[in-house]
Amino acid sequence: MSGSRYTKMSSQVIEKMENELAFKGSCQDLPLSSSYEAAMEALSSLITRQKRGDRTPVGGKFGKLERMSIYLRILGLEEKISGLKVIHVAGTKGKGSTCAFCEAILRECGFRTGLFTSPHLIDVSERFRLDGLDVSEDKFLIYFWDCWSQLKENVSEDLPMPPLFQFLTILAFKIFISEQVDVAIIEVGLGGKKDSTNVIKEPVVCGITSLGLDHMEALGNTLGEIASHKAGIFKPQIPAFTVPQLSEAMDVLEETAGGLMVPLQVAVPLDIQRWGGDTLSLSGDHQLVNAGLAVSLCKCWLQRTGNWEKLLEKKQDEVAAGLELPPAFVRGLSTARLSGRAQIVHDTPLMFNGSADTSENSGELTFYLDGAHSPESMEACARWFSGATKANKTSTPLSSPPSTSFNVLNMKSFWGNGCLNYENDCVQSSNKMSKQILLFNCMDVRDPQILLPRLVNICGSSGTHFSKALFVPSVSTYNKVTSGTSVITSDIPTTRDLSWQYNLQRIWEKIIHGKDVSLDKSSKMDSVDSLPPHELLYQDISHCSPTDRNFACSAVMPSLPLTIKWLRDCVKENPSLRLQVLVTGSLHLVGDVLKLLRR
Ligand SMILES: Nc1ncnc2c1ncn2[C@@H]1O[C@H](COP(=O)(O)OP(=O)(O)OP(=O)(O)O)[C@@H](O)[C@H]1O
Repeated sequence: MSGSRYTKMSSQVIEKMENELAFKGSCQDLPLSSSYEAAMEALSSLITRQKRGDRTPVGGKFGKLERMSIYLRILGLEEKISGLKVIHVAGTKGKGSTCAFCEAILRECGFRTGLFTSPHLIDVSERFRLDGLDVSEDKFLIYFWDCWSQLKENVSEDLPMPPLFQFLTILAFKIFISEQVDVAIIEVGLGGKKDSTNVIKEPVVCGITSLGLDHMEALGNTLGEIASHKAGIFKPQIPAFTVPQLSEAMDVLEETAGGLMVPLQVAVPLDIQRWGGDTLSLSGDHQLVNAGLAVSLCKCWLQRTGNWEKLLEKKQDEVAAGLELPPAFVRGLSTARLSGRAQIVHDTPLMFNGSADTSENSGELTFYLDGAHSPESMEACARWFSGATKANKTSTPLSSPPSTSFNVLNMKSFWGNGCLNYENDCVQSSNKMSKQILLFNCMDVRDPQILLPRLVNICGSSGTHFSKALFVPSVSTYNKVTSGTSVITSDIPTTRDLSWQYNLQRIWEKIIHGKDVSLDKSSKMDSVDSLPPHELLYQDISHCSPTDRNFACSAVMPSLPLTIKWLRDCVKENPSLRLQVLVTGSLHLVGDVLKLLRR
């Protein structure tokens, strides 16, 4: 097998290089207005914000999927989509991770992969991956303006330009078709039945990840209703896989599958003792569930496309008997990446010459980033953070980036028997005092009264207590698509409304103290000058109890750049301090922090 595979790959590589060159040539002809910033402006104009509960169609007389078909027809893509060999994934939690695992596995199997995920954290190009890499700016611009101008020429009152997500979905199809990917892995945006991606008529296989209560304003108030939306991606007789679900959800999935003669199977979570690799590249117990689903989806995809047999050449008997995963699967599961999900970034202070200061002159600052924003994911995030801070070991500094844009720490697994030894090693190897800090924001459509207690309880039950919770507004806004290179300034608009952050703070203090508390001055921000003093972090406030009365375990921070600076100053001032900062509640916040940490 390997001989033919490598011949195939090397000719693919040459072809790819030729294509890249052809692209560079054609991009020189682009008008100035076709710059990346102009594309971001154009995308921003597609953002439609509907009031909560407003179900009126966004525009035009056609239904959403009907419009999607019309747009695709205009672009000459409607027929071609049926040529894509799609893995279509819906679910409440774990879609992005499952898709990332699938992509890495099938790429390791030697296929040209296309991956469409949402949302993006820093730059919109993250949503479109070709062969594991974000689409290049050149390619993005070519395909973007091609779709944009053709659609613009054809819009009318009855057929307005598509809203943002619909346009991005169309663009994904355009890119994957033009780039002739072998497999297109497509993550549903919201729900399933009515999602823009559901124009896919005949995927190779469908997946439904863990179901929970999220986006209820659009999908309904019960797990059953939500499951019904997600099962809307099932297609007659096309195999589907899901993960273990609560019976209320599973019953609906089974019923829908039955009606469409869909063979629906439950994928077993990956057995960490037996999977044949060292660590999964995406951390957290919940990733075992996502990885198990990805394995089933990829195996099914390989079988249905006539490629499974070729993989069995090595270790044939064990793999065939289901005792072992093919080596390419193990490699994929060990290397898949997805920013902002259980990601650890070690922030190394810079010296005057700009190089990383790895001496003992400064304390340690490590960011633990996870964009959890639903109750279930907050629990998963809390479990991961508690385990990861205990297993904390030196990670690679962000100032010396590896081949990918971000620095994902390949942590030793904190599951299984290796865990204790690893923890002990760490404790002995460091004489720094560890403090856990929470950096939190969430959208006002989320319920912090549900999210924050889950975080505190799960962390607390494993002995992790936050010394301080910082509530901060996100920088990015929902009415603008910005490029990854756009600059985040530290300026604070004088008009910034921090009432949501004060609300979060009040809820936090109530959870910690068990009752309403009146907050003292150090936790109120009247201006930048009233940033809390650094010493607040050194005080032992990790066990705030009801008897601590007015002792604020939290602060509202006026801006994110200032918060990062404040944290950096804290560790600079105190070399014996190790700050472990959990950033969560919003993927926007996580993206903003990642952007700021790149310096
Ligand atoms: N199987 C799971 N069960 C519970 N929580 C999970 C699971 N998988 C991921 N999570 C949590 O959800 C967050 C988002 O993960 P991921 O991007 O894989 O899911 P998603 O379905 O694409 O979510 P989103 O819709 O928020 O983008 C993770 O950071 C983690 O906190």
